[in-house]
Amino acid sequence: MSPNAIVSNPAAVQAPKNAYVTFLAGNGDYVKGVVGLVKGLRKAKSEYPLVVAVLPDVPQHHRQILESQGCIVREIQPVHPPENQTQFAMAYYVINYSKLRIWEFVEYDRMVYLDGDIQVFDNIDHLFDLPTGYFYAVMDCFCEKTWSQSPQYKIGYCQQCPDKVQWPIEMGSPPPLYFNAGMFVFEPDLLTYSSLLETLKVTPPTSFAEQDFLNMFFRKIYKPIPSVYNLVLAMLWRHPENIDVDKVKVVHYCAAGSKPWRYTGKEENMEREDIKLLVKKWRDIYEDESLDYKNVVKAESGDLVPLISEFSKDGVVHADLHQRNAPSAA
Ligand SMILES: O=c1ccn([C@@H]2O[C@H](COP(=O)(O)OP(=O)(O)O)[C@@H](O)[C@H]2O)c(=O)[nH]1
Ligand SMILES: OC[C@H]1O[C@H](O[C@@H]2[C@@H](O)[C@H](O)[C@@H](O)[C@H](O)[C@@H]2O)[C@H](O)[C@@H](O)[C@H]1O
Ligand SMILES: [Mn+2]
Repeated sequence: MSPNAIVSNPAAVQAPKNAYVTFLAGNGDYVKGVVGLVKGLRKAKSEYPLVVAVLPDVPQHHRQILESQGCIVREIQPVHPPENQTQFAMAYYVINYSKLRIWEFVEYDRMVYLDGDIQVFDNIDHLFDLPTGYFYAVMDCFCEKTWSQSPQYKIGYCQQCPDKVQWPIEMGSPPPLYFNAGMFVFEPDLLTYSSLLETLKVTPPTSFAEQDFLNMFFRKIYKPIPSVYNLVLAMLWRHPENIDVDKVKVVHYCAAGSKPWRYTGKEENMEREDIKLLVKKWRDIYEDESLDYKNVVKAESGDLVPLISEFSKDGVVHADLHQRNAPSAA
């Protein structure tokens, strides 16, 4: 719609502004996950950008790599749960409370959040057309030992197969449907954002940190969407009857040892053929230079030079800035 159409017809409604968003912390190798993700979205011909919410500890060089791959890099400040109570959450997950900052990105009407260890193999832009006013995400599984402290795990109950082990009457009503917070469809909003942060101040952390918190906060408007939009890998060996791998659009490499950029195949379940195939699918995209947005980065001199990023043994991106026939400034 041409801009003057809006002037001449004030009632004209602007198309909603949509974007994918992910979260990056630290100076480690998750930046590879985000590079893989943006290239996967490009291969799936998504029409929306990928915003990367970076904590201050993400180094400039990693931000440059992401920008050279067409990402929109936004710095956020960390979010800490109530002081001196973080021992209740698994230490590894406390960092994830900072994901809550993305509700502040109100320049967008709708966003799809994706963890950096997720890959999108088919176009999912249609998720932006889901009815507004709800929180959409895929149901999680309680069967991995990461859940061993939970009442569900202790009695062998999982929402993926609620009839297998019935929730005992003496334990009250079964837990409400619970989503995996590695992928969700949401609407950035400042009132929601301030309510999230205010509620967090009085909410003691629990095992799965921000995932538990988001499930509690959005429990009234949570709507499950099919697992094809977030295949939590453990489903392959825990609930294969619920999965049709050929129909899967989004894969979440959250099982221990499954991060494709540092996969060794040594951990439990990692020697499975379906896991090896999914890791290869991720790597094929990551290494496909035809999917690079601009394979150039700014060298210290300020010139744009080709970026040659390669898998390295130590699991960190080595961007060797070769002065090969440097392209004209892009
Ligand atoms: O050192 C880290 C740990 C986590 N993350 C981000 O936080 C998300 C959630 O962590 P993770 O995916 O490891 O949790 P899981 O889904 O495996 O439980 C990651 O996908 C990244 O986007 C990160 O950038 N650096
Ligand atoms: O901070 C809590 C995290 O909780 C979730 O990961 C879990 C969950 O999937 C469990 O069901 C698995 O057993 C476990 O391996 C995995 O780490 C989200 O993927 C992640 O983004 C983040 O919110
Ligand atoms: Mn994840």
